[in-house]
Amino acid sequence: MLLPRRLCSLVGGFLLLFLCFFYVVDHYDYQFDSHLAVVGPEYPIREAPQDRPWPRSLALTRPLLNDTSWATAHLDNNATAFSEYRKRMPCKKKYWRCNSSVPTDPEPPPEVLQELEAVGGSDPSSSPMLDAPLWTQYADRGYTVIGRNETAARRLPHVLIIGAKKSGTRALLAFLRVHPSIRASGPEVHYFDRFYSRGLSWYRSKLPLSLEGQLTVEKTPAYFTTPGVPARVKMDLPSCRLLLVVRDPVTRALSDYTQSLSKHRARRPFEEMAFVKSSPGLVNSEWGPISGGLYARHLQRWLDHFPRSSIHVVSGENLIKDPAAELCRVQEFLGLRRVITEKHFFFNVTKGFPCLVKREKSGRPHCLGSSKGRSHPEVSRETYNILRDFYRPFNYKFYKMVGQNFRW
Ligand SMILES: Nc1ncnc2c1ncn2[C@@H]1O[C@H](COP(=O)(O)OS(=O)(=O)O)[C@@H](OP(=O)(O)O)[C@H]1O
Repeated sequence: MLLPRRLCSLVGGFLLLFLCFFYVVDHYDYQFDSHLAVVGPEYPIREAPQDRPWPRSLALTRPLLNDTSWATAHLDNNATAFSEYRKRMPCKKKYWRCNSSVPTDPEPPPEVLQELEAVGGSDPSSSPMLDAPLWTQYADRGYTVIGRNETAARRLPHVLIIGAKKSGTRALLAFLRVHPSIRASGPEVHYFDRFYSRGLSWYRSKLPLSLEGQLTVEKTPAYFTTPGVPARVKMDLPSCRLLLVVRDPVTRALSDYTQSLSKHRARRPFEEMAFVKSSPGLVNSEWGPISGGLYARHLQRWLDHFPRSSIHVVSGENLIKDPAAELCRVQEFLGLRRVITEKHFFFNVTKGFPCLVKREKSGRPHCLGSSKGRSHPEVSRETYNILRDFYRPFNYKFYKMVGQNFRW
């Protein structure tokens, strides 16, 4: 008798828990309150019919007012901009569906109205679609392209940031994403080094949606140092353009080691790992943080498969000192209009690094996270000098290969 009673209370308890969960999950959700307006140089702001088609339109969107509302602008070639204001409104749910009886706020607040008016303030007729100089104005105001008349698709990368690890690859990607013609995957995909057996359709599924004319960028710094990757990339993405960020290999080694420390992979002191145990002063070139900085060796593997002209080298030091100048060269290499300029950056003194004035999605200032810009463990001057001497011949070889002296 004891067992069934226990069983009953157990089942009853589970049932009660499930009902509570269902009540909470099913109770509240959000719906959007939409407000469509036609604005344009010759139009005052006014209501537009919701079912109006937007021929050859370009849709842009940006969050407003702490991300609870959005402005979407549909620009067409007839000097008209249609703006939609969408607000996230809480609504009561009944069995997974929103109950629309929750009162909504039909009018956008005045500051949003102003924003909508500003959308139509310039003349979209002056130039067609994305190539329009006008587009820059929208990009500068934090708008992102969400659609054109073409279909968005997941396209294989046109550009790969191949490395080098701990040289500023994340910063380069974050900065490039500001460009409206760039679409990039967030996390590192590791297709060519770890997951190649999963096939191209798997790879494609990890890449973002993009429109025709936009460039898809993927960054996995391990590609640079993994043998076999250049041949795979050549086979699958033969006309891909490659971006390589490099930084003083000694600093890079310390940065790499610091990352290992943070992941508890390396607990022994740097010096113990960097030198061959039996011969103090002899650099252990097999150790990852050291071998990762032998740029000439790794680059040669890429040059066996790709012409020099398809590889652009970015200075990691300069990416910190003058990000706009580096981004200018990258945009030129990728054949993009120069959208990313000085005005997109500010120097955050606390972080000690340049940050973005506006992130591509939220339109808010954005610095890289705390895993970027860590302080490195101190090493003795002697260790530093030994490493410097060790890298010197490799560095010179690298300068020759790329035609650029980085003065490390
Ligand atoms: N703007 C900005 N903000 C923060 N950090 C910046 C920036 N520009 C370059 N860096 C340098 O980037 C280093 C990390 O390099 P990666 O992004 O290539 O690292 S990773 O390989 O993806 O883990 C990181 O190395 P650490 O300083 O060792 O953390 C930074 O020095």
